[in-house]
Amino acid sequence: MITVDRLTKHYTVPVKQPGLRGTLTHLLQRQYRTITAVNEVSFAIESGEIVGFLGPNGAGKTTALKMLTGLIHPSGGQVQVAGYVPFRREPGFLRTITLVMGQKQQLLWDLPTMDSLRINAAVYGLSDRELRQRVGELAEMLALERQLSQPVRKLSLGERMKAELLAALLHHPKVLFLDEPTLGLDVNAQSSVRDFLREYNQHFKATVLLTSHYMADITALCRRVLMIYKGQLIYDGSLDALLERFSPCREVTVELTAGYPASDLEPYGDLQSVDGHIAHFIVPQETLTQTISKLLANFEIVDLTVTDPPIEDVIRRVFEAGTV
Ligand SMILES: Nc1ncnc2c1ncn2[C@@H]1O[C@H](COP(=O)(O)OP(=O)(O)OP(=O)(O)O)[C@@H](O)[C@H]1O
Repeated sequence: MITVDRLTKHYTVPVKQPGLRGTLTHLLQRQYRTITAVNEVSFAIESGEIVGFLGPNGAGKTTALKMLTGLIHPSGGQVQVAGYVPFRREPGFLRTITLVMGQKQQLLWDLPTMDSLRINAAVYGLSDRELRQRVGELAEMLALERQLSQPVRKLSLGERMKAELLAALLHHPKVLFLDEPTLGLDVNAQSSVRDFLREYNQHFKATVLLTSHYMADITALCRRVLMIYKGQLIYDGSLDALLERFSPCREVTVELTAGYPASDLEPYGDLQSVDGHIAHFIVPQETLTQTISKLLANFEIVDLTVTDPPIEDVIRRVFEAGTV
């Protein structure tokens, strides 16, 4: 559904030295520098996949999404979406895709959502019957029926994002490009947007490329992730494999029947804390089974849990390394 081959985007930006002298020099003799925002990125996405697009701020995600949706022209490489070349912006292409940006809105602020939906229906040539049927279906999936007659400015942030999604999906696009669709939402609203996206993907067999700084969005929706760093694709594969590779340790928490001095527990792993009968260890993945067996053999244990380090920590570690 999406094929990207050595996609590249250079931006040329003027360089100006500070101060009056810099301004005068800049007026007389402009200097420019080139920023390579996306550098020879290649990947392919199958129909119906939901793929997470990860990268630190400024990595090139939005630039890549803009090229995939035809908003900007690539400086090099090829891109095809559903058989279309995006920058030609053909009507068939525009009917196939949608782009949702969490920080931008398309709904008209003072009008009821329903009025903006009527405008979108006219743009996409939907009949009244299609409009009613699609709005009914999507509003039910989003639990947004009551809010459609309210002016957009009166909606909560979560309701507004849902209304934005409804407007963006009214033409039943097959390919969704979502740039931070849960930005600024509270955890409940984030989770209902995620549930909706999952349902839409299953119901319409849609292909989704999603950027989000909230790892909960990525873990809930994406089995596969692309990771971009300084414009280059540094990972394309399963999220689980990435986490496995970058989280070689587990946190082990044991509840013992009695309190023990730290010196008795230290030989079993990197002892983080002892709080009454509860001890926390960090244990390397490769010695996990061995450590657990030894703890069970040498102590009377009420409870034992093994947890992964928080996913945000793992992803931060990958970004810091800049390579996978
Ligand atoms: N129109 C532009 N002109 C010049 N430079 C730009 C332009 N748009 C983006 N850039 C630069 O290109 C690089 C990539 O930016 P981009 O917005 O694609 O990153 P991003 O991964 O989406 O970041 P974020 O997570 O912060 O949204 C950055 O260095 C940015 O400053």
